[in-house]
Amino acid sequence: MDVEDIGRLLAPPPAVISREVNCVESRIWIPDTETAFRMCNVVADKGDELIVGYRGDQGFYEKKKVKRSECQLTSITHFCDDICNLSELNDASVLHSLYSRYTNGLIHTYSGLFCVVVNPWKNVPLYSKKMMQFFKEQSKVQQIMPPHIYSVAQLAYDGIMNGGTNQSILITGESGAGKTENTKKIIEYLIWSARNACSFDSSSEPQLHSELLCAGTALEAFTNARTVHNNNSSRIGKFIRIDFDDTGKLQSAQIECYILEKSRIVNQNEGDRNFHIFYQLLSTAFSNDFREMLGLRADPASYKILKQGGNIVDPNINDCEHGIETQEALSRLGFSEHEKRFIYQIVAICILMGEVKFCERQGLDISYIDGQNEVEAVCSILKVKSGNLIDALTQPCIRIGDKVIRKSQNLKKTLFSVAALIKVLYERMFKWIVARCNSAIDKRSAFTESLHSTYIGVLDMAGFEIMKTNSFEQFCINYTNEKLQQFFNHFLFVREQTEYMEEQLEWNHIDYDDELQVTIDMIEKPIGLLALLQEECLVPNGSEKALLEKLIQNLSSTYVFAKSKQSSRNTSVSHFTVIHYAGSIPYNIDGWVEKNRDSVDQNILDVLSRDDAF
Ligand SMILES: Nc1ncnc2c1ncn2[C@@H]1O[C@H](COP(=O)(O)OP(=O)(O)OP(=O)(O)O)[C@@H](O)[C@H]1O
Repeated sequence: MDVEDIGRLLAPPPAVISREVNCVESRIWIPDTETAFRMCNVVADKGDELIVGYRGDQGFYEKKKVKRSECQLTSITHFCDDICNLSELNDASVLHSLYSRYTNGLIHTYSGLFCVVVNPWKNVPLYSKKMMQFFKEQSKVQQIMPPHIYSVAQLAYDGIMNGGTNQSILITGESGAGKTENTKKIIEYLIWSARNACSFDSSSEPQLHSELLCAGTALEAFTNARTVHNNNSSRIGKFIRIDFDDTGKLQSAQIECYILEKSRIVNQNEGDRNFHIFYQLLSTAFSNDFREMLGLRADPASYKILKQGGNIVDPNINDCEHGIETQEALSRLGFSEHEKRFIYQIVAICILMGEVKFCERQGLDISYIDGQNEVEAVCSILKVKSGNLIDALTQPCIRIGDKVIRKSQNLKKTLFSVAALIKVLYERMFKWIVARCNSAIDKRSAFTESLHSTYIGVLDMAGFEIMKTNSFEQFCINYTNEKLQQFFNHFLFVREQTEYMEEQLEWNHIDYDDELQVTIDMIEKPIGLLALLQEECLVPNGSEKALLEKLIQNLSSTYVFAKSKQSSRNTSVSHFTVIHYAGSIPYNIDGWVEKNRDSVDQNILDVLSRDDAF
């Protein structure tokens, strides 16, 4: 493919534009249950109502009466590179423009300062070294490049090279929209640009390039999982910072992670899987001997914490191939064989701990362990005495006055302690892996003192989610996305509007900030959702029942919060509803207090920090 071919590939088809120009007077959009909007001709004007005509799905010409207020004007242009250039900026025209471009292979469209990318869900010939070269060349000759994720990356690169100021790229969208894929493409482009920037030979730099890509591959195994929306969903937020020197050469990188969805390790929704690493360990990427040494079988369907979602085998996920990639990536990042074994041991402990059976003595608040095999397997890896671990889980020590006594706890509390143990082990292992990855790619201390550097940061957050049952994790993700959307609105619309004012253009002022601020205020205000949750976590015997009452009492006056109405048709229980920018979400409050406390009994931590070395 040469530059001319690439130019043709990215160019909008002009013929359709002229057809639309001729029809604009008589054509309108009406709402449609199947396609969101349908284009029609106005046949008769009856004041508040219009008679419209269109060719129906069966090919017959049909007529219909519609409310004038529900109709939207069609735009003169449909294929513009920037949707801000549509002559009619309404929902239907924007959607139609994106759709028309998408069906012609153009998945990228500018929206003012932003670039909208429609997920193609297939390989498209838009990413290659030649395409990178094309955008690099275009950036030198054209002020506005064709919309593409490489343009966004190139602009950021130009920003550090020409202005010398740090740049950030914010990637936002609902789960499965393509954020992680686009993040990878941006990073690939930046690495490629940095490599092209060095006219002289540098021995350490290519190593940093590959280490950065390996860090992404390795972390994905521990943070990504199959969900009903996306078979490689990031259950974490990541800020990837890449430092460049004055010549545009890659100097260092760093990955910061936020809100790992720990609850997934012990509990998955219907249709979901646990994190990929669990299934990779049980795949043929590892030998049976290695698994046996860890006390594991090769069948994920036989393990409680791996089969809750009921969807263990996904034809689109190759656990074996990815398992090998994860191991290779860890090796290239400098993890020793001993360290890799340590990681898989922790993963095995999580699986085996989920298999330990606990029971309760009837009528008494006493729990006990049923069967020793799994717990012995766990303890032999942890190098702790099984009696100490069982005691910490079923009858932890408590202090009364100056005395320390053991107190039996009921089954519910014991199971909670088991889940907390699994989660804390996984989380600490994961934090250690991130720190080790960063120690491989973060070279700042080596050069910051002597050299001037600027960085490009890429933020890839878990996307907005509406599940069948929405819990605390969905709330945290949706709240974060609400804040990001607010930032987006402020940056795009408020800055644009300010520019119109400064240029004294005729413009009706719109308060964009207000739209989302009501929900954010409801969550953040002094007696808002987060403050009430925090308070409930601090009071002794705080409960979700009391929390729900407080939320309803304090927040029902705002239209963005409401107590849920439970219908008999709805199988999942919802307690309250929040109106977010992307939709109304019913939340289930069960477990919020414990999830927010995120506490681990000190007894368990004491056992884990001991090495009984038997
Ligand atoms: N540019 C692209 N080209 C081809 N396929 C794509 C592209 N972008 C996304 N996809 C497809 O969509 C899937 C979901 O994309 P991705 O994992 O990036 O979504 P996401 O927005 O990060 O979702 P989540 O918030 O759940 O992590 C990918 O696994 C891939 O199959």
